[in-house]
Amino acid sequence: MTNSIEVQGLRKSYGDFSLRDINLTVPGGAIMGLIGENGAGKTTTIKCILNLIRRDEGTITLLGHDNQREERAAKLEIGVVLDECFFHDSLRPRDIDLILSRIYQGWDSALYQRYLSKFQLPERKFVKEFSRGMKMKLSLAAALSHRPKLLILDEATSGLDPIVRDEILDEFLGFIQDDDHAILISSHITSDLEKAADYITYIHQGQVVLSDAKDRILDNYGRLACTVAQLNSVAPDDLIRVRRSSYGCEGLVADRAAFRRRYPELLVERTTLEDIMLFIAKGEAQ
Ligand SMILES: Nc1ncnc2c1ncn2[C@@H]1O[C@H](COP(=O)(O)OP(=O)(O)OP(=O)(O)O)[C@@H](O)[C@H]1O
Repeated sequence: MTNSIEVQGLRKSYGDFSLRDINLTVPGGAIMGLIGENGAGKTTTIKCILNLIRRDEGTITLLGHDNQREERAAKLEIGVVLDECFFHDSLRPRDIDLILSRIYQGWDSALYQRYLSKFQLPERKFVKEFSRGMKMKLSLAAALSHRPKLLILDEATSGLDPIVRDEILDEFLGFIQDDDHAILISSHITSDLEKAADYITYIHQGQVVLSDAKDRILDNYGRLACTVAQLNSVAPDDLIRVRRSSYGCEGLVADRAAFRRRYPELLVERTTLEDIMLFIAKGEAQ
């Protein structure tokens, strides 16, 4: 089966910042979560994928279409939600229905109405009167109603309350039940991605530092909590990063089971995506 997104050797330079050798594959039926600190390059990657900015190097295929040469064909099958609402303040959900039905051949007005009522969005209220959560739900309703095969979302759930985020995550899980469908979503809310994503790609300072199945990451990585003396007894190659504080030391371990076999006296626990990010961004080599 064709992968939904294939990014190979992507490079983009902005003077003082460069995205280097980004490789990323999103298979059908999967959610890929893109994580990284502020300014790491997530939006730049997404903009290159959507061909909103010119890349310097690399190839990008969306649903089997080259994203530059076959941009129109690719975009007809993609729903996009960015962190800002795309619709003008003076529009109402019913106006958006009319406008988008003229743009998208596959626009499904009945499906759009179902999303409006599911998300409790008033049809006759103007976008300017919507809260942030309502705008996000409206963007998502519109993105889903032309029946795309691929959803690309950049920080689409930031600033939303946990109830709304949970509803939206449920919608995503429903969407990818079809093996032809896939989602790429960037988010700072790593706990949401721990719930919903199948794969995680972590971009740090313009480079991919980790890209794997979420379960493999969470099943294998571990956090060592120990004293300075215990830390000194561990071979440097067995810890990816360490953090030292007045309370003790911590280390990030890539293979928890192997580490436990090698150091049975040390305590290694499961870790979280947030912790892995903190170790990689703020930790140091042993
Ligand atoms: N148009 C531009 N011109 C110059 N530099 C830019 C431009 N757009 C982005 N950058 C730079 O590229 C880098 C990556 O920005 P990007 O928006 O991709 O990060 P991000 O990971 O999405 O961050 P955030 O989580 O804060 O949204 C930053 O250093 C930013 O200043």
